[in-house]
Amino acid sequence: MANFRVLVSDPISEQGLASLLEAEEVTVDIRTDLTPDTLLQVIGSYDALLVRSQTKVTAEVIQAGVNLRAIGRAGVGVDNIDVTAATQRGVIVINAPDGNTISTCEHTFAMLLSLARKIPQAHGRLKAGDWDRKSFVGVELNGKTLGILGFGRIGSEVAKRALAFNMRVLAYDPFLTRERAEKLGVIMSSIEEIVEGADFITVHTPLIKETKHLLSSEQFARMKPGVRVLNCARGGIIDEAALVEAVQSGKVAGAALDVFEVEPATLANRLVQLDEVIITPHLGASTEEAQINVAIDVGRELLHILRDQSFKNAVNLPSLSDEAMRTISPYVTLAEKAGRLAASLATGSIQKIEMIYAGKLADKQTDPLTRSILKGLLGYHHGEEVNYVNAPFLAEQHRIRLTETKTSRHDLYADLLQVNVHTETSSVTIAGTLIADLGPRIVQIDDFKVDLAPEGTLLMTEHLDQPGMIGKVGTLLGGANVNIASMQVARRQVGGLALMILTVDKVLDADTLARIESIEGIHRVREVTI
Ligand SMILES: NC(=O)c1ccc[n+]([C@@H]2O[C@H](COP(=O)([O-])OP(=O)(O)OC[C@H]3O[C@@H](n4cnc5c(N)ncnc54)[C@H](O)[C@@H]3O)[C@@H](O)[C@H]2O)c1
Ligand SMILES: O=C(O)[C@H](O)COP(=O)(O)O
Repeated sequence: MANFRVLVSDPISEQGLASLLEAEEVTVDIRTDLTPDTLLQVIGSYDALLVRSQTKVTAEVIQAGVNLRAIGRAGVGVDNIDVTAATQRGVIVINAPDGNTISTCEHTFAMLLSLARKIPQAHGRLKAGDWDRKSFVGVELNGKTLGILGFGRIGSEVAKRALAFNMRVLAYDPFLTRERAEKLGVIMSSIEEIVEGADFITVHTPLIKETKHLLSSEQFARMKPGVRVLNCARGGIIDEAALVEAVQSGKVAGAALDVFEVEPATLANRLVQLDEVIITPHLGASTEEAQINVAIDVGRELLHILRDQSFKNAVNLPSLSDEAMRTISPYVTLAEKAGRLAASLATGSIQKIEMIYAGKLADKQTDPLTRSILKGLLGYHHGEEVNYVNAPFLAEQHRIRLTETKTSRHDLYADLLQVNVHTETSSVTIAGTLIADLGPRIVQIDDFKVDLAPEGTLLMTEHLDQPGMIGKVGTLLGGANVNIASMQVARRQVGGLALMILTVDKVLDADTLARIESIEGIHRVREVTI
């Protein structure tokens, strides 16, 4: 049994990780004290790395992780992981997006109420022995407008609670539809409408290029005087320098922050020092429940990856519903084998790969099939280093042009997957389908119609369609003690070029291949194990 080594480098609930800790084939090392340098030194001996938001999984760490298959994030944000570097190396990145939604939403709501009623400030004053009832007059949430930027899992949960507090909720998210907004009782708005119309603004987007400094000086200038802002998502979505100015000028009456541009935040951050700003040290997901939930999710999915079972929540792979996964998975093997077969027949450097999905396949989510075709094709030349994660990246790196065409009808088959590979000197076509009870079948090689189970070692000859050819090859193989498991022959026209495909029980040595190639009338011999 394989022994996988998993490194846990941030505090993650051991109760939640139970399935991983108990798995016979997995050794888990929990080392939450690693410095960046020691992480670099040890990562090479691990198959997987599990982190929260502290560990910085840089390109250097990923490079040093020569055996890494997966990086798991026990939480949502993956901005501490260089996902591009992981993708290039073919390392799967997974997260646990659902487990801390409620905790973070509740934390945001706690911050909203605390901000409105100045609870942390009043608490601090009284703890210092000062019974001050004048300095902490707050505002009600009732009847106020809350603007939510980023209406995903957390944003929409915050909205539900705000509505229960009789707030008017404006929401902006590029993926929010009017129907969903209406169903949830929120007003679909633009960023401008929120900036100009809200009494409270809370951000719940990921930190990406488009959301960096989503709220900056320009937006603060257009806000209502006395607006209050919250960030329990990621430091950097609100421009901290601009927020300091807006608070100091009185434009912003207060801010609640759980996250910071530089963490850990220290007294050097001016926001930490401002009385109007209430702060927590990135505690959104810090509840017992959330920590168990995210650990269960990431532990289970990681185990699936290590066991080569299907898994969800990959950040650098397309996400498919269970239903979509079920319908597409029978074609995955066919796609990979078609790709491998095409690579074995193509000569010269590949310039372009056309992928055509016809019939029923045209309605399906075919991205996993495209990745499988590319894995088969590029893996034929580059071996194990190619996987579903990095195959499209490697194609791009080799400047191979990729096209995908879908056509809902096919004259012969209910569904057909076709790969056309163009090199600078030639083109190869492989097409295949799924046949009930038989499974994946290759039904076309170039313009030869065939019916081939894509498995085992295939010996393919292109030869003149003339008597004796099959016998000569058969005799030669017999002499080399190679058993033939199956055979088929296709031809374009009598006396023209014919294709013979033999499934043989062992890989041929170079000498036997050369002898077959030298048989008169044989134009080309190819052997491939698929
Ligand atoms: N403070 C914490 O401890 C804590 C805990 C959990 C999550 N988070 C952070 O909260 C954020 C949201 O988490 P989630 O689970 O709701 O994620 P989510 O993916 O469900 O929602 C994010 C939403 O932001 C939207 N979005 C993307 N770009 C946008 C843009 N330019 N303008 C407006 N909306 C945009 C997306 O369409 C999506 O609906 C993430 O950054 C996550 O890391 C923080
Ligand atoms: O993105 C997240 O899930 C949160 O920021 C939680 O981060 P944490 O796991 O470090 O608490």
